[in-house]
Amino acid sequence: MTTELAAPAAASASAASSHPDRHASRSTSGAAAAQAGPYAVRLDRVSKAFGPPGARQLVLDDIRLEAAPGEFVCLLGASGCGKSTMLNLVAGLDQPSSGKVTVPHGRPALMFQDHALFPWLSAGRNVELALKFGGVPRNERRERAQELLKLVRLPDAHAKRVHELSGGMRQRVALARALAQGSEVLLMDEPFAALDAITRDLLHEELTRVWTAAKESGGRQGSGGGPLTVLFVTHNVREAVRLGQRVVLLSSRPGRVAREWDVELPYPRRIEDSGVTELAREITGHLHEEIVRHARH
Ligand SMILES: Nc1ncnc2c1ncn2[C@@H]1O[C@H](COP(=O)(O)OP(=O)(O)OP(=O)(O)O)[C@@H](O)[C@H]1O
Repeated sequence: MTTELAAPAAASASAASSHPDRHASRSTSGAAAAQAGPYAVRLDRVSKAFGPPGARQLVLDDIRLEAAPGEFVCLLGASGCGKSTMLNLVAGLDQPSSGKVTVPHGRPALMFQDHALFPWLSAGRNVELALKFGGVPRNERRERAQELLKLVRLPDAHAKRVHELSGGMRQRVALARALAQGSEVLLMDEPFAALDAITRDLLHEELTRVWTAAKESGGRQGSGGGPLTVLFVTHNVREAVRLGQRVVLLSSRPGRVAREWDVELPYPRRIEDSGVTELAREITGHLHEEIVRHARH
């Protein structure tokens, strides 16, 4: 990934304050303010089109977005608006048609709705494999894997096979494996969408705890690097408000940054908190507008 600086990006990357009542919402269409300072991810005027010449489909158009180191950003949008395409570009799995994606501190880790664990390996071995690819010496891998499994509250799962684990436990192992990659950026594409509401709620708590712990310890547990920046894609507005310091709403056809909100609610948050409910209602209104607009096209 390039480390070069291009023209200033538009989206802001602000840290959440602890004020519970105010959420700065801003429309980001047009030329928004340039963001100074370091970033963990930057999309600068990124567009992506698919299809053969003459039948090109513009999926993402002029995306300008930055995430600050250690920031938790949630991406929301109607189905098919290009959220996964955007994550793929940040992951380096695909290239933009124009514009530039910059991730200064190396390749991000990925986590999907499907845990994608290797079923023939134990939970611990799945994590160890990621450590191996990350260059961790063989004699350190078992202990590091055990630390990471403890971090996701699965201290006794090392020898367990994937089929012995519940859906929530599998996603915890998948999170441990993603963290094992030692990346400073974690890309999450609807990682909890297939879970029941109670398990999802628990996983929200775990993810917030892991992310906060990485911030407070000055680096990611199990890796010793910088703070963990999270880009989290979801359809679920409450999930986005519960987790994110910032919620970014994408429009559809083509996907553009339509609006964003700084979520100024203190952590830890609960899904039923009145502040979460209130902001989720506001964002849902805007999401519905986007869905209606999308349906008209
Ligand atoms: N490799 C590809 N080739 C052609 N079209 C693609 C490709 N990848 C994505 N698309 C198209 O780009 C559009 C956006 O897809 P994408 O999966 O990014 O949306 P999304 O917002 O993540 O959707 P969902 O929320 O339903 O998962 C869709 O119309 C999809 O068909």
